[in-house]
Amino acid sequence: MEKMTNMKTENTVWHQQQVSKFQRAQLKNQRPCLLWYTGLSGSGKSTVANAVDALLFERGCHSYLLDGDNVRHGLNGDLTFSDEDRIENIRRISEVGKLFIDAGVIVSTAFISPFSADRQMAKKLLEDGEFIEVYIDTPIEVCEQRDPKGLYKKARAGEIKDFTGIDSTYDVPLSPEIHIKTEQLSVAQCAEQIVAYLLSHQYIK
Ligand SMILES: Nc1ncnc2c1ncn2[C@@H]1O[C@H](COP(=O)(O)OS(=O)(=O)O)[C@@H](OP(=O)(O)O)[C@H]1O
Ligand SMILES: Nc1ncnc2c1ncn2[C@@H]1O[C@H](COP(=O)(O)OP(=O)(O)O)[C@@H](O)[C@H]1O
Repeated sequence: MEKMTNMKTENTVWHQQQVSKFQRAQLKNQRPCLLWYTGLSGSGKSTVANAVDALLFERGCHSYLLDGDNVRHGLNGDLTFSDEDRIENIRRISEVGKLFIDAGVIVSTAFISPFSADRQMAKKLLEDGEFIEVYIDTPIEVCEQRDPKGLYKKARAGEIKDFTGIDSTYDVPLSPEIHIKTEQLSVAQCAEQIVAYLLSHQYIK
């Protein structure tokens, strides 16, 4: 894969842009970062990420949310839920996230991102402090009870194969920057915990 990428890029040259990431961030009065939400289907990634995005918008921050389901309808519409395609899904999202950071934006990604190696790869693409792993920690029993899209029911009935937590792996984050236990908190409390982190670490003012 790496060899192929090198072959494809060997005749291209990286252009240094005149306006720097730092200048773009300064204009927006914020420190760009990537809030990387990870968790099981139904854990609350989209719900919490949306609530945080709304709070940031209200505060006048420039933020954007890349949501799993939506991105899989467009950019990643060619990918399945095999391990190989999930890895490619996360690789593309990581690269898109990096572009948003270069534009000075606080970007959020809400993908299951089940493999810790891929989350590490996303972190390595960025500079120190730019990657913030947000573990949306909800036990599978609770996700299954919520089942907002009826997918667990289908997976248990064998209608969906390779479903995360059932017959496909989820690597629990071992040292996330932010750990949210949705069972014990309201959506608003979860969102406030994340905004508080951004404030205390001076990503926003
Ligand atoms: N087999 C299988 N396993 C898990 N999820 C499935 C599957 N098939 C479809 N879906 C729906 O796709 C959403 C997950 O897509 P992601 O791009 O976040 O997945 S991954 O990061 O590539 O693992 C996921 O959305 P969320 O519920 O928001 O997590 C599901 O709605
Ligand atoms: N504290 C909470 N945080 C997030 N979601 C919650 C919480 N409590 C209940 N929920 C519900 O759980 C479901 C989570 O669904 P969703 O956000 O689509 O999860 P995911 O994006 O991880 O698949 C929603 O129906 C939401 O209303």
